[in-house]
Amino acid sequence: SGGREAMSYDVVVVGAGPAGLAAAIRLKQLCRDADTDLSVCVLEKGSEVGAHVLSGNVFEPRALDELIPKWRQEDTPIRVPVSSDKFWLLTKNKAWTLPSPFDNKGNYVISLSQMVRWMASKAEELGVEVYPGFAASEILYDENQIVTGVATNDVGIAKDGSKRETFQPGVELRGRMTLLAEGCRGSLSEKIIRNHKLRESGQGQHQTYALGIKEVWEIEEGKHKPGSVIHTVGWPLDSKTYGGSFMYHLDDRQLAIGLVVALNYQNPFMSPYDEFQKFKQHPAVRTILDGGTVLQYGARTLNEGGFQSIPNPVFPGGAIIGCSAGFLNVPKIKGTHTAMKSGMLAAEATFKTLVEGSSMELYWENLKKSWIWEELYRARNYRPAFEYGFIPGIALSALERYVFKGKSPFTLKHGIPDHEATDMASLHSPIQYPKPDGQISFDVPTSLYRSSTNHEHDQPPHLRLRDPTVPERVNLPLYAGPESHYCPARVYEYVTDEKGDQKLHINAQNCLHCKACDIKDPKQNIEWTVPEGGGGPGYTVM
Ligand SMILES: Cc1cc2nc3c(=O)[nH]c(=O)nc-3n(C[C@H](O)[C@H](O)[C@H](O)COP(=O)(O)OP(=O)(O)OC[C@H]3O[C@@H](n4cnc5c(N)ncnc54)[C@H](O)[C@@H]3O)c2cc1C
Ligand code: SF4
Repeated sequence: SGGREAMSYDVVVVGAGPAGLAAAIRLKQLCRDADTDLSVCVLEKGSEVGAHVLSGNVFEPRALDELIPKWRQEDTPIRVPVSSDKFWLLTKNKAWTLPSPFDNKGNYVISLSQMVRWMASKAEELGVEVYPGFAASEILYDENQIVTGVATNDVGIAKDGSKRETFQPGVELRGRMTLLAEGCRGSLSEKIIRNHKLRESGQGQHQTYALGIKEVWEIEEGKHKPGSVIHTVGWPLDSKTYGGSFMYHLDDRQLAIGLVVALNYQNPFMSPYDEFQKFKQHPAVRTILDGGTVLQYGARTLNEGGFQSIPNPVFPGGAIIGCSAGFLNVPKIKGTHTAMKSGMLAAEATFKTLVEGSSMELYWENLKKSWIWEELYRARNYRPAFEYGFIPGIALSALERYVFKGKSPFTLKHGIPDHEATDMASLHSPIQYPKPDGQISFDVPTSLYRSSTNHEHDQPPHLRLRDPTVPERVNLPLYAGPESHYCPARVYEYVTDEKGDQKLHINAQNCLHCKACDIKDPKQNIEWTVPEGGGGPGYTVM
């Protein structure tokens, strides 16, 4: 394979998120207990662990209690217990308090980006090799089509394909077992799911998604209430669009604020970024932010498919863990605890397979017996109920919660896949979003600066068009170029060329790795692939 250097491990983990790190830690614990050893490495495409991790985050410690029972006695970034839980229905100028459907007693407000850094240090203490700046771009197979690891792409290739001075060939990381922990819409995971037909052999339905846009603010002392949790629904989203906001108070006067918009929205003119800017101008929200400053900006997709969309997570040579498989609990808006637990279950099966000659089917079997399965089963009808609109959705989900308690005799199906849900532009009119005021709402360049996103400019494009004529032939004339509206980094821009024709220009170096384009493009014409390792956002408090 092109004279690439190869390194061999017992277990190769792709992605240093909560799933990948929990798996690595659990593996080393099992080795320690059995007085044996397995070599484990974790690859991370971010320049540092946590640099690409963006979440809410209200953390449910159930999985961590199982993984590191004494974590409360350590110095961890999990230090702000939830102190209050509010739920608002927003209309344009008012906030109506509703009973909170959440039960966050015993949970914590954290920065997940910081938590994974701590987890990585725990993993390293146990002997795990963690490699930030390594982006896995290729799956390695043996002659029997069994996965034998991954490879990183060559670094230092120019846009035109020639080698730059900085050229370095990719590296092969061979593993007796490969665990894919790439998070929501993993680029290698999606390939594996397709090639091995893992959706068909799992729960059967397609995955559905939402896009979360987030900022961390430093707000005025008097307005800051550590542990305070607020969720909102309603304005500014239209009643056909599923979504809502979150405001979580951390410590040090920090406030995590974000808007989550389901990607099966219909209006191609909709811009989740601008909806978020609008949301912050709501009188009830603005008063919290006034006088504060933004520390960081970012965006990331999350799964909403839940139980119906769980794929068979086992393939020959490895398994998929965390949000790459999709274990997020939608009514809780939490996927960290389930991502960790799935990593732990896969680690236990990996250990049994490599040391005792068992098989990875054990992971799939134990997953079905675990609390992840039970949680997601109970929650299964919540999100699809909103296919019938906001009010029926609220009614049905309340019925599920208070009457059936997850035991209803039916399982609702998801609607059409997100990319098919986009309407033709002719059915809608363009949306005029208010101009940012530079105090509460900001333009994209200002926000991008706060995401610290950066890519080597001279490299082959990591956003690939399967058919380069589709943007000008289909996306622009029929759908008003939705990628120029939904991308939270304005990577996609239609610009007029010398001939007066509108052409798609891709500013790939601004990409936030949110994966929305890979999901929402109407013709699924955009493929998100990993750029050179280390490129992308530089989150520290997300
Ligand atoms: C806006 C928002 C709010 C949320 N709020 C909450 C909440 O309040 N509570 C909660 O519990 N959950 C919440 N979640 C969900 C939670 O963030 C996820 O469930 C969780 O992060 C999933 O963990 P993971 O390890 O599977 O993936 P991730 O956390 O996404 O980590 C994946 C890692 O793999 C790396 N990676 C990906 N591909 C490659 C590759 N090919 N090569 C090398 N590295 C790679 C990524 O850079 C990343 O570091 C929220 C999510 C979002 C987007
Ligand atoms: S280019 Fe795609 S992955 Fe990158 S920020 Fe835009 S929508 Fe997200």
